[in-house]
Amino acid sequence: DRVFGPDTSTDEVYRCVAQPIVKSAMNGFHGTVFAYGQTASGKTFTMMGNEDHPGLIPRAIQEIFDTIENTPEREFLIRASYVEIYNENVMDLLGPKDSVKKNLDVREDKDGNVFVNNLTEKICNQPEALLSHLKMGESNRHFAATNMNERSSRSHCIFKVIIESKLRSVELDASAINVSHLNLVDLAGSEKAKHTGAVGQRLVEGASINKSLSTLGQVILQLSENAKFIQYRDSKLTRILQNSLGGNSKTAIIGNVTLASMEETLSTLRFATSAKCIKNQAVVNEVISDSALLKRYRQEILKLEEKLKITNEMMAAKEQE
Ligand SMILES: Nc1ncnc2c1ncn2[C@@H]1O[C@H](COP(=O)(O)OP(=O)(O)OP(=O)(O)O)[C@@H](O)[C@H]1O
Repeated sequence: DRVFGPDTSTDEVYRCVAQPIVKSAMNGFHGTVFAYGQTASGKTFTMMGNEDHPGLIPRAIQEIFDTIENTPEREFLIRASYVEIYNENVMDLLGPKDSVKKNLDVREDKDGNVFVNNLTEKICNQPEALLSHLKMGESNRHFAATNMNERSSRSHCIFKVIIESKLRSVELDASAINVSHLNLVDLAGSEKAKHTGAVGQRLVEGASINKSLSTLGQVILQLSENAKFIQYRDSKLTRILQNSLGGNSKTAIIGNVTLASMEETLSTLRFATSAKCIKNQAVVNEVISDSALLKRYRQEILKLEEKLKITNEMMAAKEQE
């Protein structure tokens, strides 16, 4: 919808692209922001940034907790997961460091929601906690060298924040809980293998990366043409992002381009042009069942309070004897 020049600050990109989606996610809409482009075009710089220039993800994290502070009438529960898709394997970046869970299954629940099975989710009540999980996940990521970018990331990463909230004034059983997912995605470089001089293991990685990315390209094209069949199931990336791409989600795609290759720039712009034609149908996601964690936690607290009451009564009776 718009072009950002070389002098644009990440802050401006955040305010134009990501902030409206983060704000909507705090109000119950699913949201997704992802960066697409060739290696060394600035995807990681845009999404993660560095100490001096925080990227969209750390800014979104800050916004989430600022919103919580400024919305005293609602109770929030925030949790996060972080997966890496590497050679079509889905890995859990937030599990214990010495035993990173690999090859996780992607499944669908009875309501048609796609999820990664057995994935670690961390509950966070401060921005620092969420940021430290992000950093921990980052240190588990695969980085390898190619000719185009020494610290080139060869994998797709999805940092997901799940936001649950309810009005404090309404009894838990009577009120619906908003449950929204905010996906912040850093894709692997979209360049073709011939440019990177990839051989051996690097070439295998290239093939897998390109499988996910070429499926992503196909899916975007099919959605933009209102095709009857969309091939989400052909790659892990499109399967996990199914809802974000053609469903109930507010989604922004950032196409990063560089002067390094006219051909790749053109291909990124074609991808973005198709993506612009897609119309998603986003709605507020209210849950009244027990699937919301807030509800299960509240029930747990009630049970524990009841147990504590009984124990206290028993102790008081003993003291009287
Ligand atoms: N807007 C920017 N301002 C300053 N430096 C930038 C900017 N964008 C990218 N860079 C720098 O350019 C280099 C490549 O960027 P980055 O690693 O973000 O690319 P990438 O698209 O994520 O690459 P890959 O696909 O290999 O992960 C990095 O050293 C990064 O710090």
